[in-house]
Amino acid sequence: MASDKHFTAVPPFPDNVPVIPMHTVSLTGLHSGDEATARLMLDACRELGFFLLDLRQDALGETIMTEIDQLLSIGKDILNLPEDVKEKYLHDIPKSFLGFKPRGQAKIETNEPDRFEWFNLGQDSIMGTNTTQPIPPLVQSHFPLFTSFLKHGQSILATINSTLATQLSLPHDAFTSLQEPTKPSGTVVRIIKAFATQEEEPARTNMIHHTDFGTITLLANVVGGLQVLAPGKSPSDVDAWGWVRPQPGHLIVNLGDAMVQWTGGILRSNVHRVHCAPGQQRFVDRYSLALLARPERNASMKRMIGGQGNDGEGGEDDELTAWEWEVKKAMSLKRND
Ligand SMILES: O=C(O)CCC(=O)C(=O)O
Ligand SMILES: [Fe+2]
Repeated sequence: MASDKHFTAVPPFPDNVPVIPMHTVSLTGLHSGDEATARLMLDACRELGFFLLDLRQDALGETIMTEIDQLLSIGKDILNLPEDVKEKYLHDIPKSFLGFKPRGQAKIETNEPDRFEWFNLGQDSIMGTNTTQPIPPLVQSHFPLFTSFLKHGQSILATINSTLATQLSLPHDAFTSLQEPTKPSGTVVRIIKAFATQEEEPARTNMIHHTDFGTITLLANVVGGLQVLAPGKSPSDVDAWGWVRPQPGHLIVNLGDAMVQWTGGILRSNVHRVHCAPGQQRFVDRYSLALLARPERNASMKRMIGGQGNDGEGGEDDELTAWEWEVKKAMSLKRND
């Protein structure tokens, strides 16, 4: 999450909405190898698959916070580029998710059009592993900032990954060795704009409920809107959703389906969605920034522990590479659409 700076510029998050209980894990505690912090993070990843990461009083945490502040401002300018400019850099689904996704291209639960846009910048584009993504000049002019945010984010991810591996009695590099930032992957830096509404009580989502595909997502937002489904509950149960209150100095961290697969269901990827913002916050456009990590394209999706992956008992996903596994998942999502 950003520092206080962005928070004072928007209406406050209301006090009278249900918030999902979530553990707070300190980055400095993880860096110092504190056992209680490591265990708390493991519990969070098993129970909810979401936690808050306190960046404060940690050198890397403070550095990435200033980068997030800058990228949230720049992200706003990028997503507000003229439509005729954005059209030149549209994503090419299902071949490529890189570039702009226009508003309304996907559906929400009610079959109405979605209410968000995003721009995905590939890790491969940033690292120079693959230079085929066309980059808008405004993004190009901030490339050094995107690059340092990615490197610092990857450093945080490496700490989380190796701590989780150790807690699960796996080799410390069990997860990191399959996510080398220099190897081709579907990892992206994403900026998202969810649109304001003038409606009195919008009972509508901006982004449909989903789990993230990849390994771990680092998420920074200022305006509320993110909701997490209580484990074991149905997405159609209106009372089963809890808001995440954005907090200065904290990142929201959530696990994706690849971690579930690798750990045979021991770790959890939880369903979440972006709802129209609560209270007065619904009157402002909402910007968020995320680093969505995916395994290297050629990584094995073989489970390392546990009994059950995403595909149930059969275990056929064990034989797939990450790229094949992601294509399979995307196809099945499309069929269910
Ligand atoms: O904007 C947010 O708070 C969440 C976005 C999200 O869930 C995603 O991009 O997968
Ligand atoms: Fe997500």
